[in-house]
Amino acid sequence: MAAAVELEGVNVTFGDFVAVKDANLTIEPGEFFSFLGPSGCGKTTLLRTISGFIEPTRGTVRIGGADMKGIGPNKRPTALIFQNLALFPMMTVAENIGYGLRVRGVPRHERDEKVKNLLIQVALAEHGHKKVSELSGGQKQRVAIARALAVEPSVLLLDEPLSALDLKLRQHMRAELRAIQKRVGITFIYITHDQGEALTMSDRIAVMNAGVIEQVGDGRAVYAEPRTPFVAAFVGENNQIRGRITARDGAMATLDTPLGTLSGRNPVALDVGQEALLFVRPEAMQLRANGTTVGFAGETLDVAYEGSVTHVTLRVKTGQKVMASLGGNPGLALPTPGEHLHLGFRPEDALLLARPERH
Ligand SMILES: Nc1ncnc2c1ncn2[C@@H]1O[C@H](COP(=O)(O)OP(=O)(O)OP(=O)(O)O)[C@@H](O)[C@H]1O
Repeated sequence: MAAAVELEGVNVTFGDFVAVKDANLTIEPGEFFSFLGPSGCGKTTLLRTISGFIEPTRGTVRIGGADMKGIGPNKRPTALIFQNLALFPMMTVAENIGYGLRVRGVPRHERDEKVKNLLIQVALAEHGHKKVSELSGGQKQRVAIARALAVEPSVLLLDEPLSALDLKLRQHMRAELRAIQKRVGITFIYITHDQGEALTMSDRIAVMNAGVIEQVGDGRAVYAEPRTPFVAAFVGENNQIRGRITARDGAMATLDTPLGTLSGRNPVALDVGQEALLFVRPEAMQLRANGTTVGFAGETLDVAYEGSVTHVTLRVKTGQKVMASLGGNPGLALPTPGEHLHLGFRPEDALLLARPERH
């Protein structure tokens, strides 16, 4: 089967400004694929390029194997759901869902049948007669999805569709969106700046920074095996410590830092003498007494007890803050602010990456 979407050397520039740089990517049929990155990194531009609202300055977009050059948005097998949903408030739910079919001249009985099925798929079977203005935020989301699905796109593009919802509903809708996608089986391409959203819903994620796709992988790969400092810092919390590589030993390396000698995994094969960043997640930190081999000391600034986990902020001698999320060992004596504390980590839980020049 042809890939759902292929990007080959896609560049989008606005005047001198490069909004998307050399995007190369294959999205498989039936995948839930997310673009994750901070505001302004080019996510929306890329989505609009796939849907046909923007022509790439250079490169090729293929959908279902076919080159989309010169093919307008309404001729592509895609549907786009915007942040604001753009539903018709005075129409009923059923009329909203059937709108695209009516415009295309689909006969009434066929339309009604289709709308009925879609209402079931998005769990709104009892709500077809209601006005959109009578629905909750989550229900409106589902109407927008059903309306987009009505015209049978092979790819559904979603531009931060949950960002207007409150936190609780947003979390609930993550599971719902994922379930709807699995049920209908078509490719979803989702853009978000919220890493929790991307991690919980996606089969794979492309992490973007300043127009560049820095890494593509499943949630675990981008969280546990980041390949660039940007990905390590953007996806989840991470402590980062600068230094210079002093020794290599197999998959590991040792770093000379202002906080002493620290070790970590060396997946990108940094060499002795190279400037590097050591990344260690707060949850990989332990109280030094636990037999860890590397670590540092500092003054406890803040202790936030959450039951299953306690978040500790330490100020180390360089003035840098280091975060530790200590596991909920019931016997754990909690540090107190002002206390001098030793924290450590297992070198296998830390990651060394090349320090970018602008760092
Ligand atoms: N039509 C345009 N003309 C000029 N610059 C543009 C245009 N559209 C987007 N840009 C610029 O391209 C960059 C990427 O914008 P884009 O909307 O793709 O970012 P984004 O990652 O979707 O951000 P957000 O999450 O804030 O929507 C931004 O710096 C933006 O100012």
